[in-house]
Amino acid sequence: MRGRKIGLLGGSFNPAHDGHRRISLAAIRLLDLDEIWWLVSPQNPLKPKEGMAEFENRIVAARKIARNPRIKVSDFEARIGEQRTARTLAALKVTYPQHRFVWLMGADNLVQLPKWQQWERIMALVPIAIFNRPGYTYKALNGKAAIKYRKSRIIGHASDRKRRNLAALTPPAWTFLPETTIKLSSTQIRNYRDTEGNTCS
Ligand SMILES: Nc1ncnc2c1ncn2[C@@H]1O[C@H](COP(=O)(O)OP(=O)(O)OP(=O)(O)O)[C@@H](O)[C@H]1O
Ligand SMILES: O=C(O)c1ccc[n+]([C@@H]2O[C@H](COP(=O)([O-])O)[C@@H](O)[C@H]2O)c1
Repeated sequence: MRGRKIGLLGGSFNPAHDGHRRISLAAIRLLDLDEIWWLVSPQNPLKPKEGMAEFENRIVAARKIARNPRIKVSDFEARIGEQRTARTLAALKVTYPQHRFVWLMGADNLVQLPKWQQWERIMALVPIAIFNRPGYTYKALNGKAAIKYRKSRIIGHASDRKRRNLAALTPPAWTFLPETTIKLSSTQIRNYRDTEGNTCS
């Protein structure tokens, strides 16, 4: 199989929303990626189980939102029985040695990253792109992860070849993408459904 450049958007997708779709399309454009895989997490170890919709329902809803042949919704973590990103990434690299992966996440998760299991191993496994997210920009760019890895940050505009070619760089390498500012979140949708009296699944 031909090697491709793939952006990995890991998430709870509880539920998926148009923000996920918009950042995915932005990543394809800005980082010259071939595909985005939405890695639906069986259960984020740092989030409460209560209020987490059934895995299968989150997958089905994510497929409806993705609506693009270059965005693939994946149950890889459920299939290998994994919830920890470091181990998922290691498994993906072994399973698909022909592909180049970039880990994608919002600025809120860069703030949280030092709480993840083996977070420095994650930095060493794949290049990472961080999406701007309203309310988190300052905290993310001045947080523990950003400071510790400041020398590995690729700073550049959309036209910058090094940033565009992030997938080909040897990690640790990360960049911040200020191009999107999207207020949508799953929390908002869950809150709206609750006030409307609908169920969350
Ligand atoms: N509007 C957004 N802008 C930038 N990144 C986003 C946005 N929405 C989600 N993401 C990122 O997409 C990934 C998956 O997000 P997730 O499924 O947790 O959705 P969420 O909206 O952050 O959910 P919740 O509100 O329940 O925390 C995370 O890395 C998250 O930071
Ligand atoms: O590996 C960890 O310890 C870890 C801790 C918290 C979150 N993650 C991953 O971070 C991704 C984003 O999660 P979420 O819930 O913010 O969408 C998702 O793939 C989770 O599995 C991973």
